Order: sequence, then structure tokens, then C-alpha cells
Amino acid sequence: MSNLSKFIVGRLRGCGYATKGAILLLRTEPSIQVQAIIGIIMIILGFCFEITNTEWMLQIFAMGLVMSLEGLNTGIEAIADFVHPDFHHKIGFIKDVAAGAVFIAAITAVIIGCFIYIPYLI
Ligand SMILES: Nc1ncnc2c1ncn2[C@@H]1O[C@H](COP(=O)(O)OP(=O)(O)OP(=O)(O)O)[C@@H](O)[C@H]1O
Repeated sequence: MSNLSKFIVGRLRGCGYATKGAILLLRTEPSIQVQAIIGIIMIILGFCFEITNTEWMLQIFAMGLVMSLEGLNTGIEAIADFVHPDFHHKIGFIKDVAAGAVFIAAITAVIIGCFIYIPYLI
């Protein structure tokens, strides 16, 4: 197999693992499930209010940002529990800052949502 073929097969395999991970997140993580439901509601609202292409881009970007950070947060929590299952203040710090990153993204998404939808409502 040539280097190019090996590269392409490797990347395709990587995409397969990543898809499996995304499905695993959606099937097992309540936070991601809630975010996915909110995302579906926002998509329906987007069609109802006929938002512009730029607004769609911002909305989809905000949703992707929150859900991808939630996935990273889940991974960090899993690593923390694996390397140190017992109580430790550093594990608490690690989990708190990872959750804090999701919170910042969620606040950002809410602000973007307000900028998009409030003008349609007033
Ligand atoms: N091993 C630990 N040592 C110290 N503090 C911890 C530990 N495990 C959890 N905590 C504290 O409890 C909080 C919640 O942790 P937990 O792992 O339950 O996260 P969670 O956000 O409830 O995750 P999920 O609901 O996705 O399982 C952490 O942010 C941290 O402050």
C-alpha cells in the first residue's frame, strides 16, 4: 500500500472512530442529549422565523461550540475518574474548570440567540 493510500485509510478510520464517539456521546450523556434537543428546537425556530444565512451560521456555530466542549468536558471527567477515582481537590479543580468552559460557551450561545431572535420578536 502506498503512503498516500495508508494516509487516506488512516484518516477514514479516524473519522469512523470520531463518528462512533459522537454517537456514544449522544446515546450516553444526558447533558449532550439536552443540548441536542435545544439545538433541534433552535433549528425549528430558525425555519419559523426565516433567519438569514449569517444568522444560521452563527446559530450552528454556537450549537457546535457548546456540544463539542461538552464532549471534551465528558472526556476530561472520564480521564479524571480513571486516573483518580477518590476525592482529591485537584480532581475537583480539573472538573470544575472543564465544566466552566462549557458554561462560558453556553452563555455565549444564549447571547448569540438573543441577538438573532429578539429583533424578530419586537
Ligand atoms: N474525585 C473528585 N474529587 C474532588 N471533587 C470532585 C470529584 N469528583 C467530582 N468532584 C466535584 O463534583 C463536581 C461534579 O462532578 P461530576 O463528576 O459528578 O460531574 P458532573 O458535571 O455532575 O458530571 P456528569 O453529570 O456529566 O456525570 C465536580 O465539578 C467537582 O467539583
